[in-house]
Amino acid sequence: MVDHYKAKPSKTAKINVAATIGTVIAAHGRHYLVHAEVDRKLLKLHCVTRGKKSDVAVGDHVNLNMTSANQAVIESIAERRSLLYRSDQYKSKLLAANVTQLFIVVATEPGFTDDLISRALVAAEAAGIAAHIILNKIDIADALPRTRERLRLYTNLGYPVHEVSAIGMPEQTCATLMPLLIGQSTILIGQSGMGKSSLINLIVPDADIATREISAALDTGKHTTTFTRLYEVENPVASDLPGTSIIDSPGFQEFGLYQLSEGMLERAFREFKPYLGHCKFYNCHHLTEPSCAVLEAVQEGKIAPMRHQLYKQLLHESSQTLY
Ligand SMILES: Nc1nc2c(ncn2[C@@H]2O[C@H](COP(=O)(O)OP(=O)(O)OP(=O)(O)O)[C@@H](O)[C@H]2O)c(=O)[nH]1
Ligand SMILES: [Zn+2]
Repeated sequence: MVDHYKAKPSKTAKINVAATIGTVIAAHGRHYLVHAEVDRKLLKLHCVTRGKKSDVAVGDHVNLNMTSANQAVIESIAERRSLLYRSDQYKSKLLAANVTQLFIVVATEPGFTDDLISRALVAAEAAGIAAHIILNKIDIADALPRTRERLRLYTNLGYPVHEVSAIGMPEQTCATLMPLLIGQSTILIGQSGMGKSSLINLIVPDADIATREISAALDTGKHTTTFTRLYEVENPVASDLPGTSIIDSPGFQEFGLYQLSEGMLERAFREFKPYLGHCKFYNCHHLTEPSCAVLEAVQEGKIAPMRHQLYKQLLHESSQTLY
């Protein structure tokens, strides 16, 4: 999804202010921390937008005007290559911009829910980005066969599943994940306890320090774990590759999809694709209609009932939005 927004040039802007560009690495209310190169030095600038606009997302590339040595105003946002939202019944908020792929972290233990995996996959499809499932804690051998079996549904849909163990096999885990991450902007999401923090600490060794710096700069206080943040990882291979960034987002539960329209939803279930356009009614909702190609595929076992059930639930949710 591509969005474009340009702030009006401010009449009050000083003529000699230094203009620069940067990447938004954290957002807290209408305050943003932006990583920018100023006089060949990488700085973290505390930024605000003009007026009441707050449609800036972590990962946005922004044009800035410096107002002091470590402060700037966001003047405009560069065109986005993707945009992820989190939404509920009442509002839709930007979650992250310019993400190229989504990693869903699950584990052998504790248990994960298919509902949350499928919601994340739908969000990725709707945003036009790739999705990978990272199965962590494979060192817990007893639970591994059962977990693999549960994930087969997603492998069959064509989503890659990568097996790792952040604590049990850190080196192999890095060797598995780094080639997937290089040159990409990856958002990690996962239910609590799956090991997302352990994985991030492995990939970004100074993640904790960076997070403390960000929360101090934005004065987020006790909300340190509830804001989305972006870590820029140095490319170990070649500096001319596009940058590598990792985005850590809070709770999976907040991955509401209320903003998706019916048309977007049916296309976000990739296994529905062969059947779309083959229903008796051209405006079929694939719910209870006669001669519905999607429902027939569910009956024939070609579409997992659990996925169709989630489609129905998401369709219901999208009809409940109050904005
Ligand atoms: N056995 C095993 N335990 C792991 C592994 N990775 C993480 N853990 C443990 O799983 C627990 C949860 O790990 P975290 O990294 O805190 O998980 P999280 O997903 O960030 O969870 P929240 O902080 O609740 O969001 C911790 O006790 C970790 O030590 C692994 O590869 N194997
Ligand atoms: Zn149908």
